[in-house]
Amino acid sequence: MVTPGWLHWFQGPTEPTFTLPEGAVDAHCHVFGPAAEFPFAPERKYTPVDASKEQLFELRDHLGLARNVLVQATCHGADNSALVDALVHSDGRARGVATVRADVTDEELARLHEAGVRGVRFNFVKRLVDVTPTEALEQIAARIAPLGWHVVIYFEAVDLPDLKDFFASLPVPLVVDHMGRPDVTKDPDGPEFAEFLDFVAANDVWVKVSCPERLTVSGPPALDGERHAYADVVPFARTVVERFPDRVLWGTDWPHPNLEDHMPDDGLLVDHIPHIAPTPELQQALLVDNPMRLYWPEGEHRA
Ligand SMILES: O=C(O)c1cc(C(=O)O)oc(=O)c1
Repeated sequence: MVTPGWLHWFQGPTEPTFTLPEGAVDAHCHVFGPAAEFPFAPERKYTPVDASKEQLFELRDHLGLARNVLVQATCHGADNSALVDALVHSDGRARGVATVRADVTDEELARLHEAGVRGVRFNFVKRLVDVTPTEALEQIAARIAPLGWHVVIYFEAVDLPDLKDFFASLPVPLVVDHMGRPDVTKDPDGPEFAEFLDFVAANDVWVKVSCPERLTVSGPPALDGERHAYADVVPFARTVVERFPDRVLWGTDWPHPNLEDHMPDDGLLVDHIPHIAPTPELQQALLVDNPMRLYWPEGEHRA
């Protein structure tokens, strides 16, 4: 049974008025199931509505995006079958971030690489996963480093002080999900966000300036044609984009798991981009050059 109160993603998203640069990448999105083919993991914390690869690729084309980076969702645990299925049916237009356990075999890592996986995700958000001992995560990081992969980290801003030394010790580049989930009721020039910016500056860290719909407190939501949505998140995202133009990524986060307030119109999420990346140069870096460097370093040719 789907988790009670689960919001279905937005039906019939508008066509963006912002024209994405050619080759734009949605660097954070998910597939869920379909459960009949790819059952959800027993240890999951929620049961979503199915969100298939076909539906994801349709959204990609509708919004004017060229590529996707699929991130393993916690509802699938460490079973990457749905993710791999989407990657191998993407005609080379999707890459992935998997979840693996410390006992993953070299053969399995090679199979994931062949399918298009280029990173693993470590999740520290307590409502989504049970804690994984750092020892196991260190082992995983050591195993994936020779493959040239990175680690995607998802955590809440309040937990960064406890986690940052561990993060800095990992032998691979790091990619932070959803801007490290700042509390946007705080001052973007205040000490908490400064600590995050210092962490990024001091390490090999990339940042996804994604999920304004998740981080916002005062809105307004990206619905009903609103093209100035999530104004409270903008100063945070814009600071990161302008300070680290070569290390930022953007993604839809479709199909937006666990939102409780509203489902954004994904077309309007695209229209949000110029507020956080105001110049064509920043947009080209955020949407094309950076994700291509990280996920398609060999260039555009298809596998
Ligand atoms: O904040 C969330 O609920 C969330 C969950 C997941 C996941 O369950 O994998 O992924 C995300 O990017 C965000």
